[in-house]
Amino acid sequence: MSIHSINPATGETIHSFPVLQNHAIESILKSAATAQFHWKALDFNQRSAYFNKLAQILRQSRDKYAHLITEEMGKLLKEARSEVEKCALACEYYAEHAAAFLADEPIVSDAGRSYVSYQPLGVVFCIMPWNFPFWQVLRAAAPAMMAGNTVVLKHASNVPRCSLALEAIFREADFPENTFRSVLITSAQVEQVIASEHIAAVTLTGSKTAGRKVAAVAGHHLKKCVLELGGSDPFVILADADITFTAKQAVIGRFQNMGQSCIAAKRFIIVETIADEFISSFKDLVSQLRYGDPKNDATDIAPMARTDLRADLHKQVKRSLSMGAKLIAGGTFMQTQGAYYVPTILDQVRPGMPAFDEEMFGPVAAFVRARDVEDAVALANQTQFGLGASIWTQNITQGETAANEIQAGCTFINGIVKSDPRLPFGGIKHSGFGRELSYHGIREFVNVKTTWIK
Ligand SMILES: O=CCCCC(=O)O
Repeated sequence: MSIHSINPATGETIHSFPVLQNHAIESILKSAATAQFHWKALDFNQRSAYFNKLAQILRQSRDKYAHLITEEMGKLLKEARSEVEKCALACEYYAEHAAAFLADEPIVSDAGRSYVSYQPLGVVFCIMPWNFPFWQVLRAAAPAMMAGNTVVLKHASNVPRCSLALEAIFREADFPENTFRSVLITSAQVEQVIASEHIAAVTLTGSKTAGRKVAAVAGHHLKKCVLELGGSDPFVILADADITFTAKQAVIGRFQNMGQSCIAAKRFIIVETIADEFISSFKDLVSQLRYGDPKNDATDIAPMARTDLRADLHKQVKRSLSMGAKLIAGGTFMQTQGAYYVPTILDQVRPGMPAFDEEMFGPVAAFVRARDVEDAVALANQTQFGLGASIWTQNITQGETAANEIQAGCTFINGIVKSDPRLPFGGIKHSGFGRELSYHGIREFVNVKTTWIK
């Protein structure tokens, strides 16, 4: 069996890689476990030096990695460059703060002295998606490794070259051998890895379906897991929102990364009184987006990552239309080679339609009309997901009250939802559990250990 790297802008197969045999996987896991034994013995300063070097390499070779990302999953080169820079920032952030985040904490109890310390768990198995093929990996690996764990990566099958490049960057930064390993394996081989005695814990960013399977296997083997799954983030536009500013942000929130992000704005819930004016501004802005070669900095519309994903998205659009949604723009494949989809706007979307109930992982904006702020919040919460949400209003008090009512891992007021190494990231409901980033993220894969001394 092979894993293929296919350029979504052209359909060309760039490279094929053999899938690892089961015995080869086991030997890599064993090496990662042996490496962890030495890695955990280093102090924070030593581990920080490695991550600062990694950040330096990422910055120095930013364009090389950005090209690789664009060739393999199609995103705009300018977005790929920012992704690589953000990875460098996350590495530096944990290099600087890990020691403080994991310092021993004295606790007053009936002991003469008692305290909590944070010890690494072992090898963390990271199952990562293709949509931010560098960022997702490093935001999981940097905290886990700064805490003293080692990492084995199973990347998405459409980004094998990114996966191997990441392993090579760790080597180039002179990390001790086997502290970060990438395995080119199929989803069917994931169970074997989770079950291995060499794996201590699992972190997955992926679909709800993958989350269920991984959690079941991890649960069976009694291993800690963190799940960062899908989302159908509401972008709630209240009657007093600044229409010009908000419409621009809405276009970015929906179409960046070609809408292929768990935290992309997906359901635009808008108070009826301003809906027509807002949708018309939004449509104008969307009509100005130019499609083309993702490597060209003048391009706004890149291909989606795979043609099968585009076909799935199109089915969701067609089903929503057949249930009464109104097509304002798009709704078709682009008549060109590559996995391009015309930026699409749907109005009159309601609960019960795929565009409301399901995650729309692509360039489709679904407008949902609400009577007032209470109705808007109720609609925002009428979803299986709970990852992010944004609220747009000139009345911050009203915005904060609404934000408090929204069931999500984060709410942004007058800003699009984004991740930041300093802030915890993760969801509730079917968006998963556990947190990445910030000091919450680094404490996911540690043994919170109590010491009690008479
Ligand atoms: O699919 C999840 C995307 C997360 C993107 C980010 O962290 O900015």
